[in-house]
Amino acid sequence: MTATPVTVTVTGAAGQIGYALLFRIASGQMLGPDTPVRLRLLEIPQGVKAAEGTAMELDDCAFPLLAGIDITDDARAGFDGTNVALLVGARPRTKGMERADLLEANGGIFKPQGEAINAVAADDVRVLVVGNPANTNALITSANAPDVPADRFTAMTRLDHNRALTQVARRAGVPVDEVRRLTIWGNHSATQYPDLFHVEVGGAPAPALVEDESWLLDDFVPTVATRGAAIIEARGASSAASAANAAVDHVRDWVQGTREGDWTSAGIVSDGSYGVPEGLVSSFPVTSRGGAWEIVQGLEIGDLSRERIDRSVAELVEERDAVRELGLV
Ligand SMILES: NC(=O)c1ccc[n+]([C@@H]2O[C@H](COP(=O)([O-])OP(=O)(O)OC[C@H]3O[C@@H](n4cnc5c(N)ncnc54)[C@H](O)[C@@H]3O)[C@@H](O)[C@H]2O)c1
Ligand SMILES: O=C(O)C[C@H](O)C(=O)O
Repeated sequence: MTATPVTVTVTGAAGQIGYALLFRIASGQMLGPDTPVRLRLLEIPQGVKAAEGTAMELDDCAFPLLAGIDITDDARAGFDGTNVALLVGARPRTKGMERADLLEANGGIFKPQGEAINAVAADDVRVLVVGNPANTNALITSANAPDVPADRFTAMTRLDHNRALTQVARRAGVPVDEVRRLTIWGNHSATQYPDLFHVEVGGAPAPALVEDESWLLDDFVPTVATRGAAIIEARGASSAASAANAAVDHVRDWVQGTREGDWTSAGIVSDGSYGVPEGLVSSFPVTSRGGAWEIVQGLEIGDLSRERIDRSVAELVEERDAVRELGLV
């Protein structure tokens, strides 16, 4: 066991995802069985009492890896020395709210959090933005933390990736573990493009998945892209346990590496690959080695995929332009 615990900050710690996430982190499922963790729970003042309740429950689990818990409503205290920051707390869209209002309201959260990360986080800080609109919130956070390398800021599309894996496994009639090389491109929104053109099933290419265009375009893509709304409709609340699970998967793979012969999907700052404008936070096929994401290069992108990727990227450009106009980036 390493002597120094890793400090993990979770914002929105008293929310639904926070409740599903903190216990997984404290049990070692995110950073591994040999890494002690110190948790920082960052909430707004109204959320602090509930976060204290969650902390009591964490204490009551007697997790051997849990080295301590701090609760705060102050961003600087919350990110002080943090190594991994999970930005979950966000302003949800409410009735009658336009997208620009939503971006502005979230700018009020992610701009100061970016500034605080810039000022006080550890040199090796890695940030995952879960709170929606996740890609553009990650862009705002990164833009307001100019001293932290941009490749440390990511947005979560792992839930979309996992959703797509299950749909493909069902279709192919195989265990989910046999599905590899699937990609989510673009925005974590209904415009995202889950791409099956490079998928392998049981170690072999699976052309049958894309040959049935009506299944692909009328069933698979919309099922994955609108799954969040379907969960809200069924549960009366947005996905929480599956979102927490995806956050654990994302950080685990980032820190510990992706498996050989496979890749995953993550929203990362574009270097211009695949025609995605540099600087946008877009989902790509990625591998991780040595604690850094790398975009999988050289994939052939056909006309159908090109059109779908461009559509989602155009939405990201619109969001970026809107937050630029608001002076948030
Ligand atoms: N990227 C994804 O795949 C994905 C999936 C599911 C949900 N989400 C998003 O995750 C976010 C959280 O979802 P939830 O179900 O936990 O919501 P929730 O409303 O249950 O919890 C959000 C928590 O954030 C807190 N909060 C608000 N502003 C804050 C701030 N400035 N600092 C710290 N905490 C703050 C609130 O007090 C609340 O406790 C939402 O934006 C949701 O849309 C993203
Ligand atoms: O919270 C939402 O709007 C949905 C969420 O992003 C999801 O994909 O489940």
